[in-house]
Amino acid sequence: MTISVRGANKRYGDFAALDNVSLEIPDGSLTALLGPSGSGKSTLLRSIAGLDELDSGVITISGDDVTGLSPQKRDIGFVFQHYAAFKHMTVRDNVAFGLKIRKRPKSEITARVDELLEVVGLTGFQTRYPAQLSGGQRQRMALARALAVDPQVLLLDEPFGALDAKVREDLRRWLRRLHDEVNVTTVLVTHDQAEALDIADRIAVLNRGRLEQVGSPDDLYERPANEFVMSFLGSVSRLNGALVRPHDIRLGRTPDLALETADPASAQAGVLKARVDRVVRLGFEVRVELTASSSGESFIAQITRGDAEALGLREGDEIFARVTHVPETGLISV
Ligand SMILES: Nc1ncnc2c1ncn2[C@@H]1O[C@H](COP(=O)(O)OP(=O)(O)OP(=O)(O)O)[C@@H](O)[C@H]1O
Repeated sequence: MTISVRGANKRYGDFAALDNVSLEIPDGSLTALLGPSGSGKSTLLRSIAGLDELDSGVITISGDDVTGLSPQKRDIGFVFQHYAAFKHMTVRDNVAFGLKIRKRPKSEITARVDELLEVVGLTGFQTRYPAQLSGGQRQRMALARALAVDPQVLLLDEPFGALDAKVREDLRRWLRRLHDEVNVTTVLVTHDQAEALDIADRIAVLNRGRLEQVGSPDDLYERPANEFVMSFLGSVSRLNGALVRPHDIRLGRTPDLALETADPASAQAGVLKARVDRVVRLGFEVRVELTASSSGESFIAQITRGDAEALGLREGDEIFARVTHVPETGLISV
């Protein structure tokens, strides 16, 4: 079901939580709403759900205007970060809840709940209570509950926010696979760019209530609309009039650093002399913090451990750096 938001505005007093936001969410997509804290992600999601009322603007689902409809009439499954499970109910009863209030036949409920528990990997947990589950298992139960009533749309507000990094990563991979199986149009709120790049097929970047850019992860990475989008997707340094990512810098002991790509931006940045301020090992990679000798600009390069060892980098060393790639929009006036 395609979701369309047109001209959405929402103010709290003088403050614009949503400032003329228009966005198409394609049928069957997994779209991430990405932005810093307070950028309006949850407000947009809650407006799609019907939990917040817009001051102006129109929301349609599959062409039908749902702007004035209550959440119950929108046919939406919703999962929040701090999921409120019914503590006194078993996993089975939690998942069956929506079907029971819709008065579906018992046999249908049992079959559907079993099927969903299998999908979310909780077969065998039917008779447990929420307190007897891990955080990740509880979130999967929440997803099964949201999916039980066959919603047209699944809305997830930081569903893995409270979990530790490893579980988060496992769950998002799992969610991606689940989405590919059930194909329900899904909108996920996150402030974590790695999470958005990892699982979404479309990302909408919000900043101060405005939509900065919407596109595929590749679009955003290769053709960021502006400096905000580029720096929100990962760390960026300003160097010789360009915005440069740490992986797009090559380091060497001599200035004859070959340039493989011919994009004009990287040519403009050229080869420069720099001082090594710090060398930080990050697992398989090494982050090198540098200062350009001529301009005094600080920048960061991220290189492999092998390259770092071959170069024998030490703090205080004078070395050479070459920018190998700058996205089209990464050129700035100095
Ligand atoms: N009920 C409210 N009353 C007043 N201001 C509100 C209300 N709800 C949200 N806001 C404000 O609107 C802005 C957008 O909030 P929203 O929750 O949409 O942001 P968010 O991008 O989801 O942030 P976070 O990642 O921190 O949850 C924030 O500055 C918030 O303080």
